[in-house]
Amino acid sequence: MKVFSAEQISKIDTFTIEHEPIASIDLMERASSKIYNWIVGKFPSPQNCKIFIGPGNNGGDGLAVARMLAEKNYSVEVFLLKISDKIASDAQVNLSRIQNKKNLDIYELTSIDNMPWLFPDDIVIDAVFGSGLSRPLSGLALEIVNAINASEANVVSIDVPSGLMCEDNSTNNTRGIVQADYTLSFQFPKLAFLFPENAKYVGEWEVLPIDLHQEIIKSELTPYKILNREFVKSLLMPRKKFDHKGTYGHGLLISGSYGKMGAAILASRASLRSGIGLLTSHIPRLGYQIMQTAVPETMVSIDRSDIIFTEFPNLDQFKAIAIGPGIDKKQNSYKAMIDLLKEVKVPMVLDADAINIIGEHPELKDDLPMGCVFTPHMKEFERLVGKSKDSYTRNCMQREFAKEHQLTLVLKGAYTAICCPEGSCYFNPTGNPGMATAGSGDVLTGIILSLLSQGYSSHVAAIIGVYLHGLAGDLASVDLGIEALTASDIIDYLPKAWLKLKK
Ligand SMILES: NC(=O)C1=CN([C@@H]2O[C@H](COP(=O)(O)OP(=O)(O)OC[C@H]3O[C@@H](n4cnc5c(N)ncnc54)[C@H](OP(=O)(O)O)[C@@H]3O)[C@@H](O)[C@H]2O)[C@H](O)CC1
Ligand SMILES: [K+]
Repeated sequence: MKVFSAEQISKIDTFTIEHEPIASIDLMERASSKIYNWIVGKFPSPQNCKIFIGPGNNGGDGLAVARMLAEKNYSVEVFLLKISDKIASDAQVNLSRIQNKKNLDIYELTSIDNMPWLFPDDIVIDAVFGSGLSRPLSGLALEIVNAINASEANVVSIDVPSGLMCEDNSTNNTRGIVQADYTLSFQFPKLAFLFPENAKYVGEWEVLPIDLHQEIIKSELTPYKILNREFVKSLLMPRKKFDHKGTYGHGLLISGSYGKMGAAILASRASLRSGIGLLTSHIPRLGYQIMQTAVPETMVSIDRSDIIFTEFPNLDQFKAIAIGPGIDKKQNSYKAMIDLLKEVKVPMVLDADAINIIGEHPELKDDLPMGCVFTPHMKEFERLVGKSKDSYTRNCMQREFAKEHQLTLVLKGAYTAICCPEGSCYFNPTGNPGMATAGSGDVLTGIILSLLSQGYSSHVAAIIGVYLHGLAGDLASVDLGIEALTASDIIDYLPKAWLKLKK
């Protein structure tokens, strides 16, 4: 699913009006009826609805929803915010349509002193500002938003929580944004919904399709997309009857150190559960028996060091390489990493301390082999790319870094972002808080190594890997819950995740 900017949404809106064609007031009616249906489904017994209306089309939607709810015997109070002399023309039409309606009272809010009391079981509908917000809230709008946030009412925001910019909130006033329980976004999610610091404003969000014109949805370009099963499935390469293990590649996994052999085992097992033909796990000497016992399917290459990574085997036979899970960033490991980066001619995954080493030695960034995939979590990302004060800025830096260094950069978290060398950014919807657990990242590294070894290109391997990893975690959480979930469970549910992905 594409994620468009507010400006693009307005363009798509206009195109739909011209080319469907449909009158703008009728498009507003269609959009509002989707909101109405959702509210009636969520709160089926008529309740008190308090609807706050701004000067633009978002307010127009709120007025149409008010009429529909009143006709359904909900008790509706409409509050018109007096913050502008202008009112959008379709909003004006919808205002005239609610005059003298049964179950519906209209009030003008000229000062915070007229603010109604909001009860815990009220439904507050936030139709103050939508995608046309052009600056942070101030004055009366700000005061009303604060009063809504101070209440315990059920807050439903139409299209976007009022006060939240659709993309860039880096200079916004974070105290002037509605904290919705539910946000009902028309046709597409907004980029801002995917950033962790906005979760408290957006609440649970849903996309309500309003049949905007497919022609422009298809042709309009955006760097941002949210992954879905159909898209990820379309990237899979079929397996053929006469394929053999050589077809699916031989990968090298450099991982483990004293006290961290578990990371090597998790990454190895995940790799083998993701379709790799052959796997060699390069580990420090102390891990030999552990690895041979825990993962009989892998071949083992032993480092001269008992406890850390200091060398690597001949690379000729490997189709892809992963380095990082459980290695340490000791001086000798750093030296071995420099040599490795010089020699590698195949795609490579870098995780954990491999990323930290590059963060500490930035000159290495300019000497990376083609087709690298980096899989940092937030702290590792900051060491590699730099700090940023908010997620939008961080995402811009992520996209820029991927382009500048021609690599795939995966920032792990809720809605893991995968930025590709040509500038696009995919957000992953699978996964759950149960996966925020030790070893989860090692599993992802193993999966991506496996896919690279099978011949998937770097960004495709990252996309499939991230989606599959989250899907396995989701399937595991259905049976096991989220608190008890471990990284081993994610591996154990990879078979089911593959089946579900390919269904
Ligand atoms: N997506 C679709 O296809 C559809 C969307 N619909 C709804 O339309 C809104 C977007 O409507 P729009 O009128 O463009 O924008 P808003 O309702 O958000 O409000 C714009 C007005 O608010 C003023 N404004 C903006 N920021 C502030 C502020 N901080 N303080 C005070 N006033 C502000 C703005 O004034 P300007 O000075 O900036 O010009 C405008 O007057 C979308 O969100 C959906 O809800 C359609 O109904 C269906 C199709
Ligand atoms: K709103």
